[in-house]
Order: sequence, then C-alpha cells, then structure tokens
Amino acid sequence: MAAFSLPAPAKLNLYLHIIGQRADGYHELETLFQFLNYSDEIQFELTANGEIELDQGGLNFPITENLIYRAANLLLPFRNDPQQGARLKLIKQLPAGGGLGGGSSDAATTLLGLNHLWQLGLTQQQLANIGLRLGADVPVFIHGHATFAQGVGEIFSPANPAENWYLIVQPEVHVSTAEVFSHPALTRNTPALEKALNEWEQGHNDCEKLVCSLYPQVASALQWLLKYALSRMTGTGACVFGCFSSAVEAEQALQVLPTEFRGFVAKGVNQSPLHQALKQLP
Ligand SMILES: C[C@@](CO)(OP(=O)(O)O)[C@H](O)COP(=O)(O)OP(=O)(O)OC[C@H]1O[C@@H](n2ccc(N)nc2=O)[C@H](O)[C@@H]1O
Ligand SMILES: Nc1ncnc2c1ncn2[C@@H]1O[C@H](COP(=O)(O)OP(=O)(O)O)[C@@H](O)[C@H]1O
Repeated sequence: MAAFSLPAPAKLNLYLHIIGQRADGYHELETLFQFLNYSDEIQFELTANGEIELDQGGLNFPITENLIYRAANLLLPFRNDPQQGARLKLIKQLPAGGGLGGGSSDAATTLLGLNHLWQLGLTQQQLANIGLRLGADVPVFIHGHATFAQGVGEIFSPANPAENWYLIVQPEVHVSTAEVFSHPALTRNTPALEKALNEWEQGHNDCEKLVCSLYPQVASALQWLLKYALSRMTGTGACVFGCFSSAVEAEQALQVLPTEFRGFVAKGVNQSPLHQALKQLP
C-alpha cells in the first residue's frame, strides 16, 4: 500500500515507582502503562528516491532531532531496495514533554508504519530493540497492550487496568525528564512490589512531590483536579490526570477548567489504537 495514516496514541503512567538506581545512573522503575484514545497522527507515503522527508507540523526544533526522523533513519539499512523512500507528515496533537509519551509514541508508529510501507518483515521484538535506542518508552508503544513494566521500562508483564475516563490537565510548563531524575530530592527507594498492583489507585508517582515543588503550576493543576476526582501526575510530568467513571462527568469538569490550563478528555484503553489501525491496513 503506497499511502496510509496511523495514530500515535498517548500513554499514562497510572503509577510510577522508583525502586533503585543502576550503576549507569538510570533509574529502575515499576510502572503501569495504559494508552489513551487520544493521539498524534502520522501520514506515510511511499517514494522512490531513497530519502526520508518529514513535515513535522508545528514543532520548531531541527528535523534531525525529531524522533520520527531518527526512527526512520534506523530502519534504512533493513530496506530490500535502497530506492525505497518515505514522505512522512506529523499532525501533532499531544503536548510535547508532557509525560504523555508523544515523542516515543511517534517513534513507535514510525517504526511499525515503515515496517509495513517498506515490507521489511521485522518482528515486534526487533522493532522494540531498535526503538529502545531512541527512548525508554518506545517498546511499550510497539508492544501495544497495557503493561506493568519493570527495569527502565522494557520488561513487561500483562496488565488489564480498568478502562476509565480521564480528564488530562496540561500546565503551561515544560518539565525536563533529565532534571527530575538527577535531582537529589527524588525518592528512589520505594520497595519493589511482589506483583503488579491490581488497583492502580494503590500505587503512586514518586516524581510527583518533587515536580510539584519545582513547578508550582503542576501543583496547582493537581490541586484543582483533586477537587473533582482521584488524580495523579503521569511520568515525569507536567500533565496530571483525574479519573472519572463516565465521559460526561469528565467533560463537566473540563467545562470549568481555569483558563490558565489546557485540558482534554480521553478514555484509557488497554489495546493500543495504533495496533487496531494496523490490523485494518491491507
Ligand atoms: C520515566 C518516564 C515514564 O514513562 O517518563 P516520561 O518521559 O514519560 O515523563 C520514561 O520512562 C522516561 O523515558 P524517556 O523520556 O525516554 O527518557 P530518556 O529521554 O531516555 O531519559 C532522559 C534522562 O532521564 C534519566 N533517566 C531516564 C529514565 C530512567 N528510567 N532513569 C533515568 O535516570 C537519564 O538521565 C536520561 O538521560
Ligand atoms: N515527534 C516528537 N514529538 C514530541 N517531542 C519530540 C518529538 N521528537 C523529539 N521530541 C523531543 O522529545 C521530548 C520529549 O517529548 P515527549 O515524548 O512528548 O514527552 P515525555 O517524554 O515527557 O512524555 C520533547 O521535549 C522534544 O524535545
């Protein structure tokens, strides 16, 4: 198929425990990933000039830093014919650097999409190994099912958290993952779980307290959301999510969101919208 479009969904870390730090400085995590039915979109078109072309929409950093471009370049050596190229277009909807994994998800969608476009025949495991070089969250987006993840987020056990509705609130601030993980005040000694928590509410996010103290906008978004729902930060922030039992209740809270924040309502889904879309491709 010479042209198609695929979603790159957001993820939530329903909880994120930091249980230690490896010798190379990376932190050992225990986290529950669930996808949202809220996505970026990437359009794929086959070309015959052997090149990767990328329209990255509104993003204003160099194309060579875009995870889509970097992911596509990692697949070039696997082509059967060096004339195979691709024209890619990103329609960005997810806030960059928000803890929703948008960049990693874009990379995963690029790897799976080009595997299809160029008929490379690489397995999901091969693509996940390639993707891990781009970011710790890429493998879970390739895997495509809600997961309890350990290690730096690459060791998976099956999980089926409740598929709730969420109001995601996005404070107008960019949180650096590297800054959070290098901060001396970060909690790094949460005891390892014996098994994944069935009820995600029983977990917590070890980055939340630190990020709230560094970024008052995150603290105030969380404080506001907590008036309406059980709420938590995702990843290393800045986004926070509140859990609602229906779309209507989540939308009602969104209606009264203070103007200093942006927000959207989405459903938590255990099957990635990307994998559902891939099944529809001829
Ligand atoms: C913690 C998570 C949970 O989903 O946060 P979010 O980025 O989604 O908020 C991710 O695993 C983040 O993955 P990712 O965003 O790919 O992180 P990277 O760019 O690989 O790492 C940025 C920096 O954070 C530190 N880092 C990252 C991951 C980790 N498990 N331990 C670390 O110490 C490292 O110093 C690294 O250089
Ligand atoms: N396609 C992309 N979309 C978003 N961010 C990207 C992309 N490619 C590279 N980046 C870089 O990755 C960083 C992390 O983005 P993202 O994955 O959205 O956040 P997070 O890791 O907090 O969930 C951004 O700040 C940006 O510099």
